[in-house]
Amino acid sequence: MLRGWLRTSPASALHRQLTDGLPWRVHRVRLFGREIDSPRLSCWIGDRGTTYRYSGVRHHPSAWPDALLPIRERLIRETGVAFNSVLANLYRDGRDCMGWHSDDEPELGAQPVIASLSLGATRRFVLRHRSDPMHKLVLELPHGSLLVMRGATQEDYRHALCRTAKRVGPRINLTFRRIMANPD
Ligand SMILES: O=C(O)CCC(=O)C(=O)O
Ligand SMILES: [Fe+2]
Repeated sequence: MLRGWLRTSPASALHRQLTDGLPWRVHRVRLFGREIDSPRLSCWIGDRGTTYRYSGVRHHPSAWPDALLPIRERLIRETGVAFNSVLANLYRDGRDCMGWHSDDEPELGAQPVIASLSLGATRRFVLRHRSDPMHKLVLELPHGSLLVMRGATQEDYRHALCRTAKRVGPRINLTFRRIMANPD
């Protein structure tokens, strides 16, 4: 995890721009065969054709906001991965969270690289090995930090963004992804 990948003031400006500027929605997710509202707001952004099926529901992408273009360019330069999409999540307070999952949808291909930028309140992110749950990594992801998941991370680990009873402000997380193939 890279602390201060974005300095405080550009990170705060981006947090504000995205809070006001993205078409945030409550996405429906499928859980044990039932469709429920996910406990957060989300927005799927991408190049044309990057339709993404997430928790069984298909999402067509919104266009890239100008504020994200230089971030995407920098990430492509630094990782060598041609990211073509980003899932933005807005955790309004400590009750908003994301349950255990892997980012292993087939359209991401084998061993995807996922670059996760955090803005706003520091929240706890946990990675837990699938076959050895004692093997886990607990990270507090601060404002402006970047976490890059690569290699067998999605195959071997699941991850979650924990709920907290603490009073925390809003947090935005951007997970940059590369969609390899259209599911259509
Ligand atoms: O909010 C986070 O840090 C994690 C988000 C995540 O795991 C995802 O979008 O797939
Ligand atoms: Fe994830």
